[in-house]
Amino acid sequence: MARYSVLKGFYDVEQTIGSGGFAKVKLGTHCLTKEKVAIKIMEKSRLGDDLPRVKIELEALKNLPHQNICKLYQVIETESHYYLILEYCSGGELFDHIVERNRLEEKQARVFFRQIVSAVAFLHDKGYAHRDLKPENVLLDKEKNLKLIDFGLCAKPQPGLDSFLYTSCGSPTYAAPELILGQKYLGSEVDIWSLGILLYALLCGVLPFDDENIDSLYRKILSGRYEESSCLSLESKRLIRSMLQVDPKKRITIDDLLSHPWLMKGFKEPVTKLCLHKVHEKDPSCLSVMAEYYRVSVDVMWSKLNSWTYDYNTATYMLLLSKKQRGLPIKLYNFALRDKMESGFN
Ligand SMILES: Cn1cc(Br)cc1C(=O)Nc1[nH]nc2c1CN(C(=O)N[C@H](CN1CCCC1)c1ccccc1)C21CC1
Repeated sequence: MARYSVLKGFYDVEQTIGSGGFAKVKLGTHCLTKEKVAIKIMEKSRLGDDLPRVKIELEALKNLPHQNICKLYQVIETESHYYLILEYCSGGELFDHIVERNRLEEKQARVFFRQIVSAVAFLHDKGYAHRDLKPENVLLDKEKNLKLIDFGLCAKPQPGLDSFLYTSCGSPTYAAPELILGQKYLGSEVDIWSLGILLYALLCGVLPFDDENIDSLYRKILSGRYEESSCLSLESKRLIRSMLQVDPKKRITIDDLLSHPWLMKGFKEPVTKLCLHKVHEKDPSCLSVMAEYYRVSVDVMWSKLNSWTYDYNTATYMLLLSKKQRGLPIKLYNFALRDKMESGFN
């Protein structure tokens, strides 16, 4: 079987842009719109008992449309692989962005931190916790907007966010004390700790708790003592301290963060936790371009799209919407595909 034959004709698969344990991410081009996408490929056999994590990530991404969360366009499942077609962020990892500059000025750090807080507040509002927040899981798009990725560890505990979780997960460097101690913990509180680590990394360019030796790393985290580097203003020190509280009950809440003075500095409005675009909106111009391409009526096209099955049509429509929002022409290429789709379309 040719490599990724299930994508043939729909996506051109290009270079690998990331490889993790059980998955790899390749750059791709959506044939009809010529838009760049990121294709996350997971081999089922190598997933083992991590298979449920894919389902968790899928459901989370479908339910969490937000301007600072990496968009899911399409899901393709074969008997051997999962293919997630995701938003391509051409600005790379926030981690590399910080390393390149050593550290960020407070003003720039605030712009980024507000976006991460917006995404996390939105997650928590929907009853999710990310549980693996770290600079490597925050990407930049072309316009330098931040996008949260890697929801494989996120939890949607029943019945709501206030029930306790137990599984210890994520990277120890960013892990909250209660997670390390294996105590029951609240996903929301663990995310706040990680946000503290993230803000410290943005402002100082280093991590507050770090050590090659895992035991001394744990001791440092459990002590809650870290170096308050000279580059931190008094307000920054206070804000970070309020997130890096060893006792989760003393930690600032995500809602308090939204309007915290440090986050408000230079801004009129608190951080929003809302999704700023209408989800699955009916856009007449994108709809008619697709209807015309497939030679069906707008109503038939909309009925096909409105079930939001994250198939190729969902991807085409969402990518057309994205082009429109960026002021690009909404047109479709590649008439060859029509016949292939037509046979399967009616
Ligand atoms: C690094 N980089 C540089 C440029 Br320029 C673009 C990128 C880039 O990765 N862009 C990008 N756009 N969209 C995505 C990516 C990467 N990416 C990812 O999902 N990347 C993650 C990165 N994780 C961070 C810690 C462990 C792995 C990943 C997960 C599993 C396997 C490989 C990679 C998505 C699909 C969501």
